[in-house]
Amino acid sequence: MAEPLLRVESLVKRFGALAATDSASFEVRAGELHALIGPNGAGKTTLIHQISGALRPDAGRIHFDGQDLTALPMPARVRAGLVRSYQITSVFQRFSVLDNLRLAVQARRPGAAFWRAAEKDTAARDEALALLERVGLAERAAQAAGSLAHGEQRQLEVGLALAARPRLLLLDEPLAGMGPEESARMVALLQTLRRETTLLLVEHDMDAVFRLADRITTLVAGRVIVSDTPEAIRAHPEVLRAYLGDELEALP
Ligand SMILES: Nc1ncnc2c1ncn2[C@@H]1O[C@H](COP(=O)(O)OP(=O)(O)OP(=O)(O)O)[C@@H](O)[C@H]1O
Repeated sequence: MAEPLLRVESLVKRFGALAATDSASFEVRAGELHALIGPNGAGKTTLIHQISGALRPDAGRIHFDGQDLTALPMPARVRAGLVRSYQITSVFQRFSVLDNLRLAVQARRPGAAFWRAAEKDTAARDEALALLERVGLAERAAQAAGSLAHGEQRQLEVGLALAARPRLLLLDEPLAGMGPEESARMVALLQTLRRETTLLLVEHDMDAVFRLADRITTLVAGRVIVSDTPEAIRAHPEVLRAYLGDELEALP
């Protein structure tokens, strides 16, 4: 089989006596939508932080596209194509939606355009307009980012991440706090994105996870129990016992 796009190998992260990541290993294949699930406190966010470069593991390795990224800082990982979509903090609230995206496009190519008046950077503007369309915010272009509804802010965050041209996009709970309509819009956006880029998703909404994911990795107490297809995960005795028993009963 081809080398996976991301290979996490025996990763360990301790907080005092707690092993938040306990020798975790899993792989994300190129082109798949891979979901990371597990109960509260299982270590999903800690694992995503180590993959994005926000946290340094105590042991283990992270390989991306055949390259060992374990010691590389976040900007170098972003340049390699490993990009995390951030929550609200990365959005400039007072800037328009279009300007947020244009700045993100310009930030991808430092030196090339920052010296130029932003209004004259038509290539960045055109790319930002295309991103607006992709994330479904074309009608919000001129609006201040801070005035967007919660779900639209999350769409904008995905747009900001896409500006970096990811080969693997990490999404931490993209559906968190959304109502049914906002959720449906984000799920539709993820369905579009999966055709263009590989996705690694942490998500508590099991209905969405089981509809979207090609493969699922289940984490319990920092340990990977299994990585497999949704069908196999549904039937896995240890996963059912540790986490999914009640959640899956409710699914269609
Ligand atoms: N900076 C930290 N210092 C100490 N303990 C931490 C730190 N970050 C996380 N933890 C602990 O590590 C464990 C894993 O936390 P983490 O947030 O990664 O879990 P999670 O699976 O993302 O949880 P949730 O689904 O609730 O978001 C938890 O017990 C948490 O309390």
